[in-house]
Amino acid sequence: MGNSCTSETLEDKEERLKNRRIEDLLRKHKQAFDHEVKILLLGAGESGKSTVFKQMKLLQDNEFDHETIQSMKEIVRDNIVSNLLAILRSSKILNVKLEHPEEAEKYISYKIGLTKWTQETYKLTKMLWEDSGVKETLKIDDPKRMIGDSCSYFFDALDRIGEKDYVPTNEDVLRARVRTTGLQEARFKIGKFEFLLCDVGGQRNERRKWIHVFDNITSVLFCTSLTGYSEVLREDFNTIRMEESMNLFSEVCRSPHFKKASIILFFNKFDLFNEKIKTTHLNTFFQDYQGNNESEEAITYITEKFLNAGVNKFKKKRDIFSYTTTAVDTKNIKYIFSSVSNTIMQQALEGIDMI
Ligand SMILES: Nc1nc2c(ncn2[C@@H]2O[C@H](COP(=O)(O)OP(=O)(O)OP(=O)(O)O)[C@@H](O)[C@H]2O)c(=O)[nH]1
Ligand SMILES: [Mg+2]
Repeated sequence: MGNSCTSETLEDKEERLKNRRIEDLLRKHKQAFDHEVKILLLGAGESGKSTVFKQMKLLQDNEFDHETIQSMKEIVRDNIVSNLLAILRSSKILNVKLEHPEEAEKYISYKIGLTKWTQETYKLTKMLWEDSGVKETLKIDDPKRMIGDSCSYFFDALDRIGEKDYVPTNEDVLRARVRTTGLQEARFKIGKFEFLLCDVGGQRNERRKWIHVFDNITSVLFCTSLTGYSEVLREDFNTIRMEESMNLFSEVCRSPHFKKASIILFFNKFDLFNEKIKTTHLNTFFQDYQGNNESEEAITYITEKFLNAGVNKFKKKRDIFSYTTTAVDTKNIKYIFSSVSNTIMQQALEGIDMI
């Protein structure tokens, strides 16, 4: 009766057929495919690796463990203080007039990580967040201002977060920013497949540790932040984040360690990019971009740049599977990962000469 009696889309159908093909192959070659599927999350600092890692844990267990939630309480409040400090310092540099300059001076003396969250901290934070000068400063796009991606989200929830018996929600945990140092690992299952997911720190000084996790990698999941086109690195104000990410991606694709690994590329922070591109033109930072201030055209250009950078050591283009993602959105990551896991398995099977 044709397509009218089913709601299955063409993409769903392709995915289902791909799934079945992999299952048939796995059944047929059960013995041969006995090694662990190891996925390594790579990418520069703040590209979203740990957020993807947290999502996978959440999707596996349906909730974060008590210890994680408790530890996030202080981290979320610390994120709020450090974001407001960054805005206040920026307003000074940009000469933006504040309604509460004395309170701002007091706030600037706060030490991130050492400031105990009291009723006074909450009141001062709220007063300054509502200051028209703070709002004006936020509107000015300054590549050197280190304001976290979750700044507006946390400030919008300030009353809830300020309460004495505040307990972080799942979304708060996903939005909290903690720089990764060292390595975190988690095992999880998608359908019939078992995966080991490894998360490492992406800032320059952390990358020296990457070599320790390079053995037997089935797949590299490389995260890059779409909003990085107009931001400089925290560790080097002279380098644009997207340029750094592209160079890093090129190194990863050329590395002999990942010769056999499949390469998955996440163009992350799509939600923020979609907003940013309307006011901050890509052409200001990438002068060869001739397109409009519009996300689809801009992403096509960025994708092309990354795919061109993704060559092996013989300068031959590698097969790269790219996705546009919003890592803080659980539904989005769940959807994307079911497709990613199939791609990874298919590539792994091809790698052991089965397809
Ligand atoms: N709005 C939004 N925020 C995101 C997205 N992905 C990540 N973030 C936020 O960006 C910040 C940095 O993300 P992380 O996952 O810690 O980045 P990372 O790559 O692990 O960084 P390092 O550990 O320093 O290498 C966190 O506050 C996340 O909540 C996204 O798609 N959208
Ligand atoms: Mg991290």
